[in-house]
Amino acid sequence: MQRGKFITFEGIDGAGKSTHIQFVSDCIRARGIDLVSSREPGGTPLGEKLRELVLHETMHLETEALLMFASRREHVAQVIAPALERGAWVISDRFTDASFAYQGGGRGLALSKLEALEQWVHPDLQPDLTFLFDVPLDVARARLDATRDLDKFEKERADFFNATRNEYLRRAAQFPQRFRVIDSSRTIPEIQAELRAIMESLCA
Ligand SMILES: Nc1ncnc2c1ncn2[C@@H]1O[C@H](COP(=O)(O)OP(=O)(O)OP(=O)(O)O)[C@@H](O)[C@H]1O
Ligand SMILES: Cc1cn([C@H]2C[C@H](O)[C@@H](COP(=O)(O)O)O2)c(=O)[nH]c1=O
Repeated sequence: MQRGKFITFEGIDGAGKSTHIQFVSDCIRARGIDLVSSREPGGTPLGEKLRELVLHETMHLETEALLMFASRREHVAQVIAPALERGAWVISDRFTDASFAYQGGGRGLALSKLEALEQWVHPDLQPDLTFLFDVPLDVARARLDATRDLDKFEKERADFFNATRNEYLRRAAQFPQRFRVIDSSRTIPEIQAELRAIMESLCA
């Protein structure tokens, strides 16, 4: 059995990644591929409980990082690894790049601590493809403000999000073989045309 592909979606809050997960999922399923779509923090019953805590409770920066990786450990063990092993593809709305961007870039946690957690929690697993939905902060904020009540992260200040975005872009430059940076300030149809082309080459 050929191992499935692992695809992650990243970007600052309001960048538009959730909007495009359905589109990419449809492209994959249309090819008859078994697909599991999940998210972080969350993706398992325990992970969803941790998500509630980490998105709404004030806590020490390192507690926040550890809870993100605790949720991830469960997600990898219960969902991601078994699906990939049976040949299914997995989409995750955020993965470890989000910890580097938010806890590392945004909050200033040493990247060496995040690297150690990554090595501990998933030493042999990396996404095959990471879509980074990149957008200026003012565009993302305007989209978010129009939609819902904001969680702990979404209420952060501009300098937090600028540092988060910069860390995402730094990682995209560090790992160009798996990252595709999508200019998410364009219209949804324009973005979908680019996503369709990328998926056609991946599914070929
Ligand atoms: N390219 C776009 N042009 C205009 N509006 C968009 C675009 N992409 C997304 N939106 C709208 O912006 C809002 C936020 O989009 P979405 O929920 O996909 O963002 P997100 O990155 O998943 O945010 P979060 O990480 O906070 O869940 C939604 O109302 C969506 O319809
Ligand atoms: C995985 C992960 C997530 N976060 C933050 C990023 C977002 O603000 C929230 C999740 O909300 P979404 O609407 O589902 O995108 O959590 C983080 O700070 N660190 C992480 O590792």
